[in-house]
Amino acid sequence: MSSSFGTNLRVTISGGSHEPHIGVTIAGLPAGIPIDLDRISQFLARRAPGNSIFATPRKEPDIPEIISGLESGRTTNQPLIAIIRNTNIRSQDYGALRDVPRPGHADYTAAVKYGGSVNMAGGGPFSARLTAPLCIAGAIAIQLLGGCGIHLGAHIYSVGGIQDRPFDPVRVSPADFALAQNRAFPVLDEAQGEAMGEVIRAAMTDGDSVGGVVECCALGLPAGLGGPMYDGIEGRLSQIFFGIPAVKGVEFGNGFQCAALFGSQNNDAFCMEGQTVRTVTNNHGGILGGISSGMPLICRLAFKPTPSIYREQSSVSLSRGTTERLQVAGRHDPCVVVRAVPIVEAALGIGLLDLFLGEKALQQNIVNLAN
Ligand SMILES: Cc1cc2nc3c(=O)[nH]c(=O)nc-3n(C[C@H](O)[C@H](O)[C@H](O)COP(=O)(O)O)c2cc1C
Ligand SMILES: C=C(O[C@@H]1CC(C(=O)O)=C[C@@H](OP(=O)(O)O)[C@H]1O)C(=O)O
Repeated sequence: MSSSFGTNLRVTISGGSHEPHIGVTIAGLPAGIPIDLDRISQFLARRAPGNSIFATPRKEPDIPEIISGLESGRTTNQPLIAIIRNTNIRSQDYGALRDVPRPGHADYTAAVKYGGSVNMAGGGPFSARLTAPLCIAGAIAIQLLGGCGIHLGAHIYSVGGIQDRPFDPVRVSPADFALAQNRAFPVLDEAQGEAMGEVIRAAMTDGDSVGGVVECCALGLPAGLGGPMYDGIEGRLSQIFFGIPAVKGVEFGNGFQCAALFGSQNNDAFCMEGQTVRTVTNNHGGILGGISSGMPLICRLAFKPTPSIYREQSSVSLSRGTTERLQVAGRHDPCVVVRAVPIVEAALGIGLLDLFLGEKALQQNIVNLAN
């Protein structure tokens, strides 16, 4: 089971939701870079469970402990290792699921692949709990990128078909990011957020869950990052995005909508803005041929409805080979996109820093942060 990704910045996630702790090892950070620990904690708080009626009631303080790779607030040459202790475990909720798997979760496929050799309580290594250490790495990556003039943000784009105001693909600004980041329900249009909240409430009342889409954006990327084929930004980022539990679709720019357009509608005309080449529209989402164009990078991630729902469902007993009725217990998010917004920002930040560190001409920008 591999839980490592990245080329120049190698990130490894460890632990499980019902084990003593979860953690992250980040290799490849240049030495001497100052890291703001308060900003890591603030970032983790945006993802933490148990903080709203729209979140799983499992309360966790999610305090990061950096145990290696940081001295006097600056990175060393060793990998940075951090852990978060799990303090609120209720494994009894999961006992019956070993034999009768939840539809939509990983219980069945994990049983086929690993038998009893993985602790699946709480979803084990498949749990969204492992996005907490991902957010530690993301918060660090976002700090480094910010020092190089690259800013990113995300918001809930839709829930159950109710849409937020999208980012303007040409004129999106860091102020839009701040707007969503400062709200407990991270949308740009509060009225649409209220309507989304009603949809989630209704699903909860029905013992159900609901899916949604998160939109994210990066600003300030220089043109020329990435490469063709397997070095392409879309592929590199998608690998990280699909590592987020419940992500079932990723689109860049106008995404699937481009398939309904003519070339004359879809092509983004080039123009000059002072000395800089830009495009008038941004259907390409800031990526052409896998390489950044210098326009805002825009992408959207579709999250399925939370698989653990409180309505009775049909399943099977893996030991008896019989059809069974299943009543899921435990503490679950009614709609995962509400907490997924910082997770998507983290994944985007790590992916972009990994790409950035691979460009010889740009590496020096990061190294300069040590001074
Ligand atoms: C922020 C977040 C919170 C989640 N919370 C839950 C949860 O409370 N209960 C649950 O069954 N699934 C939850 N999930 C989704 C499952 O972890 C995921 O569906 C499962 O691991 C199967 O993986 P897959 O959906 O990618 O196939 C959550 C996902 C995210 C991103
Ligand atoms: C704890 C978190 O979310 C968990 C994600 C999750 C899942 O199946 O993904 C299932 C639930 O786990 P438990 O039954 O242990 O409460 C959620 O609470 C977290 O994100 O930190």
